[in-house]
Amino acid sequence: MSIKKVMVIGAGQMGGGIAQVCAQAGYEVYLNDLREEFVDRGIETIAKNLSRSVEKGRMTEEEKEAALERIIRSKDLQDAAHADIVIEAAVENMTIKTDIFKKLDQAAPAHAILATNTSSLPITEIAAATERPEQVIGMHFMNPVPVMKLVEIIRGLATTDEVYQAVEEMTLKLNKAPVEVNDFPGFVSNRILMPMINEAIYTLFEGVATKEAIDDVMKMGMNHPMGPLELADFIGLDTCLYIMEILHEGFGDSKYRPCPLLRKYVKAGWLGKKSGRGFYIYE
Ligand SMILES: CC(=O)CC(=O)SCCNC(=O)CCNC(=O)[C@H](O)C(C)(C)COP(=O)(O)OP(=O)(O)OC[C@H]1O[C@@H](n2cnc3c(N)ncnc32)[C@H](O)[C@@H]1OP(=O)(O)O
Ligand SMILES: NC(=O)C1=CN([C@@H]2O[C@H](COP(=O)(O)OP(=O)(O)OC[C@H]3O[C@@H](n4cnc5c(N)ncnc54)[C@H](OP(=O)(O)O)[C@@H]3O)[C@@H](O)[C@H]2O)C=CC1
Repeated sequence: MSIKKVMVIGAGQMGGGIAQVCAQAGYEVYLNDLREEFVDRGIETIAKNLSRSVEKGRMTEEEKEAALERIIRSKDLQDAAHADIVIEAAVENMTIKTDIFKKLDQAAPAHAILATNTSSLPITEIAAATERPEQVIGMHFMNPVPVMKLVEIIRGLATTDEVYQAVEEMTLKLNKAPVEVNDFPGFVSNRILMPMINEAIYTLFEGVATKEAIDDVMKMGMNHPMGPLELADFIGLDTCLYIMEILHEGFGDSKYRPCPLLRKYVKAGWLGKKSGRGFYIYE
């Protein structure tokens, strides 16, 4: 199956990054969000990233302009009619995602693959909302998308080999490394990463150390590029909480209970870097 046109749902930090790498790889990309200003904000960030690449001599001004021209603004899910693959990167919420997938199933051509960038939700359950579960798959990019090599690829129960291979091929064309994992809550990445972040929040909550000390221990002691609290702010505390809730509910094991401090921050609107405040304050 040949993929030429891509639609990305959600122009936030992940959707924007996914649209950027697809456009750089030569795909035509429809970038969709609920409101026009969100799409504009996403495209602004992409333009900034590409300009930095031009300054660093990694691409020419012409290549940058050509990549930007390949991105088409979309506010309407009906634009899926043009797509060979849709990659959904809206918020981490099953009701929202199944609603989007039902609409995409109606709008997208019969051959189109419906992929989700979900961090933790079961692919099989998202697929069951459509009439084409064999063409639904998890394509889990890492943040920041233009920098991180990994894409976790997750088949739902019904996903065909042909669809898996098409997504694997596309991942390689994006200059990313595909790793196949099974469909269980949090897959591999967040089943391991998020309990570490949650434990770091408990460590702060219980007064074991300051936020700076916790991050320093993990950066200097374990060679992590960011401390866990800084990373939580970077991912988004809302997304971290959603993922912990999905692990907790999906496995029914109390070891995944989200730290009350994480809940409190999310309720306060302290969502991390994207809202200007989380564990740290951002300008
Ligand atoms: C929640 C999930 O479902 C799954 C997830 O994604 S979990 C999150 C996974 N991601 C991580 O763990 C990231 C951990 N952090 C890191 O790897 C690094 O701190 C980092 C790559 C983000 C930044 O690296 P750094 O060396 O500290 O900073 P910096 O020198 O500014 O950046 C390195 C490069 O990344 C680029 N970069 C940094 N942030 C970027 C962003 N948000 N978007 C695009 N490019 C970015 C920089 O431009 C720079 O590029 P050059 O080498 O060409 O100059
Ligand atoms: N943050 C991370 O590190 C990673 C996140 N992910 C996953 O990627 C997805 C997106 O996360 P992220 O980009 O961080 O989140 P953001 O909050 O940055 O962006 C989500 C975007 O989707 C929009 N949106 C919400 N509902 C809809 C809808 N019905 N149709 C179209 N757009 C919609 C939001 O608009 P509005 O602001 O109005 O809600 C927002 O612009 C989540 O599933 C997350 O779990 C995967 C890997 C890493």
